[in-house]
Amino acid sequence: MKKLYSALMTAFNDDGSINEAGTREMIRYNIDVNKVDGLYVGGSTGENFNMSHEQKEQVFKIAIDEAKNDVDLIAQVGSLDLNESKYLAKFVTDLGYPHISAVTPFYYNYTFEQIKDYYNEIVKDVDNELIIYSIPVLTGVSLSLDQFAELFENPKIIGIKYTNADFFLLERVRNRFPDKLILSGFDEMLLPALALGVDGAIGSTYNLNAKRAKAEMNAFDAGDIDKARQLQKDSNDLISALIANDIYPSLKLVFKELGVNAGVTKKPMAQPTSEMIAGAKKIYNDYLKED
Ligand SMILES: CC(=O)N[C@@H]([C@@H](O)[C@H](O)[C@H](O)CO)[C@@H](O)CC(=O)C(=O)O
Repeated sequence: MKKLYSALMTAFNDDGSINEAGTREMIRYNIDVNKVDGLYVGGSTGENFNMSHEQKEQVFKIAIDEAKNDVDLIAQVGSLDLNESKYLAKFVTDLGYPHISAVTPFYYNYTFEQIKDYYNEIVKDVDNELIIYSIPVLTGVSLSLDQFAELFENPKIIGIKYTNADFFLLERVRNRFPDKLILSGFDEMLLPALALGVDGAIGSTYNLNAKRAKAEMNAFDAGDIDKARQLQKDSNDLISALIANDIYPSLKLVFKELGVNAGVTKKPMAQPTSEMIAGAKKIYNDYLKED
């Protein structure tokens, strides 16, 4: 069975501090209502790269305390500061996270040797397994098939969170590494990723749309491609509307329509405007309200 993970969001207060109660509500909703298989904690959607070190620690502690053993947990510890990544890898492993992940190092144009060293350093001293977070659209870092192969020479590197529209590369990676974990990262491209044999998906919109995504996975597994395509279209109508309404604040505004106190995004992320709020209400009514 393919696994569905929500990319956990962080509820912030207006002053940029963490709203713990709201973050716990989103965790509970994912576990109890969405019934996801796991949570990806500290990723892009969680606004991790906009947080202080203390806030990162706070979120990792909240998430595992709330989720306990109810779902699988992957902690994203990648950082501009390799020493922070190494520290967080140990911190989350000691908390009990069964998997860690790290975004490819970005901002400075690192060589592949430097990227390989970053990953090997992060896992060297921790008893954990690492999933590479590859997202070229945000990092500018595109790894080749042979580069993935070199990273996989480290047995503690077990897979890829593949947030990339290059399905030629995805097919090559899948067939060269049949035993590695590949989790698709673009929700709007879930069906083509399923067709190429990914093991599951991680994404922001599954916080709201998990029911459709799981139905799509089930339809695909049952060979009902027409139903899977219809569900992908319905999901992409929702995703298009979220993107048009500014997806990060909109995810939280729509969550509020579902009765979850998702807080706000942290500046410089956009703060809710009256137009965004109206747009979120329309998105909820058009794509998520159950009759
Ligand atoms: C750039 C970005 O945020 N991509 C999202 C997608 O879920 C994305 O929001 C969705 O496909 C809509 O474009 C995820 O891949 C990111 C993610 O899972 C994370 O929070 O780390």
